[in-house]
Amino acid sequence: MADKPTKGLADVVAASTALSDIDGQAGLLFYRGYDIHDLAGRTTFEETAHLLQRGSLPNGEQLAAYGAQLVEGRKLGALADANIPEIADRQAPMEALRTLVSLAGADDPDKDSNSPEANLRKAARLTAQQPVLVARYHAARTGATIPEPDPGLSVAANFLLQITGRTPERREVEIFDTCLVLHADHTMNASTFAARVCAATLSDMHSAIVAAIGTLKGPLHGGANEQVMRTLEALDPAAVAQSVRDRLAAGEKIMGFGHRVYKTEDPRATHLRKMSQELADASGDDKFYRMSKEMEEVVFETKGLYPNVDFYAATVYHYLGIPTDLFTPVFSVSRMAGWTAHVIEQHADNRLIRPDSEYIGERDQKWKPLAER
Ligand SMILES: CC(=O)SCCNC(=O)CCNC(=O)[C@H](O)C(C)(C)COP(=O)(O)OP(=O)(O)OC[C@H]1O[C@@H](n2cnc3c(N)ncnc32)[C@H](O)[C@@H]1OP(=O)(O)O
Ligand SMILES: O=C([O-])CC(=O)C(=O)O
Repeated sequence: MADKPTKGLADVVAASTALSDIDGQAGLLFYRGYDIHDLAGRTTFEETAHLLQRGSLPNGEQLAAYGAQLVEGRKLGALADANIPEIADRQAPMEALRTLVSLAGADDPDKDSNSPEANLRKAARLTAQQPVLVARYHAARTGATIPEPDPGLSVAANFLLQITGRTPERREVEIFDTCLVLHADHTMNASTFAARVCAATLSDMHSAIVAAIGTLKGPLHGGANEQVMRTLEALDPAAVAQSVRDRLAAGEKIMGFGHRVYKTEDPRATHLRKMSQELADASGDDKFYRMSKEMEEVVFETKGLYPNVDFYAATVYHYLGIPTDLFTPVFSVSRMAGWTAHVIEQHADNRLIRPDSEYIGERDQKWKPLAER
């Protein structure tokens, strides 16, 4: 007889990892032992992806070699490239990304190998290609002509260039790069767990990433950042507090608040709040930042809940000129660093992930032929 399940696997330790660690009581997050507060604003997304996928913060030579691999990896394969227009016509952004990454798997020169070397190459290609896929998808649906990826630009700068069509300001690039670093990995979150379950059957890297993208999409996980912006846009700025109280009283969840692990401030939200305020001030229209602050106060007073990573990410992306329905794809661009590292880690010390279940259905049913049912 199986034990009672823990609903939602809360507090169940499902894997060992050397990639990231959280102290939910103290509000701390570490990537391979580095405090997120030391990395944010000081380490680039490329360095962070190297840290996660390859085990160390790179020296200059290693960073140049990894950077060259990313620049090379931005080139799309023929199948993904050819299908972007039709997918852009028929699928919403996260669905499209799931399909396009699957097609990129068919294009990948290492598609038939799960070797550690092939996985490292695939991880770099996926990290490099995904932002280009998002930008090309957006261009296809809007009819815009976008600049080719610029080999001299970082992942963050290139993405902003391709999405907005203008050369981003230095500070905008720094802020977006910090967002990518902040979202890069987060222990056994739902999408990472999905990736590891898939990888543990000895399936391939692209299959695991497709599972992760489908899991990130939901509004209880990465999809919350888009919902935060939709909530801000729907609220009357003069009645934020009352509307939020009414929604909470009606039992509604307010997207961007609460967390399974953090019982205090999410350390990533501390940085995102500051960057949201900075961009709001610079934009000359701080309406959405002020509304966010008011929501934060009311949700805390009423429910004792803190904002999670998705809450202030929404206004940061908004002020950077990123379309609202691309917020979750942006999360995916960043989390690719962590997902791919988890697949590599899972394959390096694998055992099939297959938990038990508690049976709650009928027993002792008596079979009858069709005519008697
Ligand atoms: C990148 C990320 O994935 S961060 C999370 C992004 N998701 C969101 O922002 C969606 C909104 N938040 C939530 O739904 C939840 O807080 C989750 C999914 C993040 C965590 O879920 P769980 O750990 O399963 O907590 P659960 O949903 O059971 O909530 C516990 C209690 O707090 C309440 N609660 C939790 N989050 C919220 C919220 N955002 N708004 C209102 N109430 C909330 C629940 O209603 C529940 O109350 P009850 O005990 O009276 O029924
Ligand atoms: O850890 C979680 O459950 C969700 C989260 O914050 C993340 O994936 O960044």
